[in-house]
Amino acid sequence: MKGSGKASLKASAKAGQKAGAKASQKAGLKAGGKAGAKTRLKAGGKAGQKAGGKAGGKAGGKSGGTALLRAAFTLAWQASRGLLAARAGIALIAGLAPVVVAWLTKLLLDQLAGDRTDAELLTVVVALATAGLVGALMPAAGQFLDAEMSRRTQLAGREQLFQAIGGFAGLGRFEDPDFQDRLQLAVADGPATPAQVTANGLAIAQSTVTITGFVVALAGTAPWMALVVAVAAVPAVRAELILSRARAAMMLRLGHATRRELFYADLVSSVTAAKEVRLYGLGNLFAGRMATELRKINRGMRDLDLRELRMQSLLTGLAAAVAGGGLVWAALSARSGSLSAGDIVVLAAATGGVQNLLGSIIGDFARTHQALLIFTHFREVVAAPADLAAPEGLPVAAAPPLRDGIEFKNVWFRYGPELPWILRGVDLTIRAGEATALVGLNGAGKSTIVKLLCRFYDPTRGTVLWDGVDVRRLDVVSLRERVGAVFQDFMSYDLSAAENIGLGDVARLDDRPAIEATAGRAGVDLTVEKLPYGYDTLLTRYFSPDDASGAGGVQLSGGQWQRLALARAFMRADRDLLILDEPSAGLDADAEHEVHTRLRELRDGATSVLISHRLSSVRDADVIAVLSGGVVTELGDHATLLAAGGTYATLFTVQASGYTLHPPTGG
Ligand SMILES: Nc1ncnc2c1ncn2[C@@H]1O[C@H](COP(=O)(O)OP(=O)(O)OP(=O)(O)O)[C@@H](O)[C@H]1O
Repeated sequence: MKGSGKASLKASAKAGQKAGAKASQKAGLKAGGKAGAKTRLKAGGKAGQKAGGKAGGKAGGKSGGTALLRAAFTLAWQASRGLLAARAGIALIAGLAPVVVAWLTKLLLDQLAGDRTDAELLTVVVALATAGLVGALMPAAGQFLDAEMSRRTQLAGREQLFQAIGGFAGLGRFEDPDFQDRLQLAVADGPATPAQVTANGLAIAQSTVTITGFVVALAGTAPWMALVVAVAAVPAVRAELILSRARAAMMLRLGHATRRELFYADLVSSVTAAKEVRLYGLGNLFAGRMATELRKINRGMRDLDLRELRMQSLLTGLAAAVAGGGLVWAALSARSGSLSAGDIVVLAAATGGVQNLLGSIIGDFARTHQALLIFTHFREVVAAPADLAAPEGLPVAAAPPLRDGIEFKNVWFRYGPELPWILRGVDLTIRAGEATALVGLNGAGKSTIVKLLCRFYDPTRGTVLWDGVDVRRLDVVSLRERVGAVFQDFMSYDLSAAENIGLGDVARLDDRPAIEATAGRAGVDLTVEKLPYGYDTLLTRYFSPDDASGAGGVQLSGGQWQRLALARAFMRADRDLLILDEPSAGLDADAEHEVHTRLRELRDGATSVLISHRLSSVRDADVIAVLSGGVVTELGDHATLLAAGGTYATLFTVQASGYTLHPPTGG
């Protein structure tokens, strides 16, 4: 299928005919729609700090740190066992090489000073050249293995992470700014961290091997020098650990600003926002806000860099004093004849080498620590508990076919403890085999009821019963298998037309006859057939097709996208519950009429929930429920509600009279 592989990998999506922003993972831009923009812009700076503090503390803890280290190594080991073993061998050889070179150099100098045979000299020279060659080859080989290990570990890490994210059954976590900060860090840098930790760990091991070799060599020549070098390292290690902790905490604190910066950058450059940004002249405003966030980030990083510079200067001074002192002593000793030329070579190599290696060990420690802090987020996302758990660990069963109906029993709901109640005790039965319509003003909570039906959230209080069984006791995947839906903020996938329809039933993604039949039912078949490549036409200008045809994708109109979304839902027309949340909002009058006629046929005998502000399209529903103030205020069929003369009757009359009156607004 043309372009499908590439596009599906990108999993890019944009909102339906609404001006929803492109679903950019980075910037936190979500499929447009009602709550999307609000949720993302709401996020406050506090959250980032909280997340930063929490994570910083955790990775800093000893037992937590060990567990994290183990987890990172385990992931790297599982992803690339053979490579890791080979890399450890290289680290050992590369660690020993400088010591062997220094020792052979000393031997050569001492032999030159003495009277050795040419053969003896040649042996040492060959050994020295070989050690030098091996030592020179190891870094390149190590680098190659590190890169390959990193690729494999990142792949394994990404698979683990995205499997975990895909396993979050509800929407709540995606709307929690704290969790978003964590998630963005985990997605951006998390999968790379196990390989970084492992590579740094091996680098530390390699340096330790070299230092041990040099300290042994130093201990033979100048034991007190070995001691001074070791003691001089203590403040350096301590300082670097403090710095790395500060660096990681700063990254977390700035995580929120970084997300906002990317958000504005994406708004300015995204094709979806391009129309409004240009028409309203928002480019400079958003670019300015982006720059403000970037300045904030830069200030934080600059402070940290300055602090680092001060500490590094002090430490370098200390290291130079130790190395310089050692050499002065060595020169004086050589003059007095207590050290040979070879001894001085070993001493110079050892003091310089140990100081350098301590520097790199400290750097590797700092990088490991920083990588572990990011890895904390990766782990917390991967190990996050199930978000829609059954009450008190009660057993969960597969959702059975719907026989009687779905009942909302005194359902209260709000999107967060700090947010207002949306539903305040909804009692409603959606009877099997009937069409139930939800009617109410903007913000009345109709889509919220739909989200509870799909179990994207659990009620804050009360229960939703599926044939008398609390939905929280039904396996959420099996429950959703029984539901087909068109959402108000439906998706338009940057994929082919066939895939845009087939995604409604992944098992039939390649079932072209079924897809074509479904397109016919949604009245979008003629539109698709007229496209340059029919059902294989890529519906985007965002990607180019994978093949060499050079054919660009096409963009559909809002109404055409909506019909395609309907077709996607119709792929599941045989399911137990069909939800249609404003299925015809973007259609012209003819199309709307046609779609509703088809929907009527489709709904006939099926269980459906229909939301529409066009009351003429819900009048033939078996039951119409009017939502107001978070409760169902009117319930009955069209004739009953009209006769009752309540809100429904008023709204219907207003619409029927061609909008000659202004209906009340609210929400
Ligand atoms: N994810 C969310 N987080 C926080 N508040 C939300 C979220 N989604 C919806 N809301 C709020 O819940 C209320 C009900 O929204 P809902 O979408 O259910 O209304 P609706 O009746 O479908 O409205 P409309 O007719 O405009 O589609 C609104 O005040 C809305 O701001």
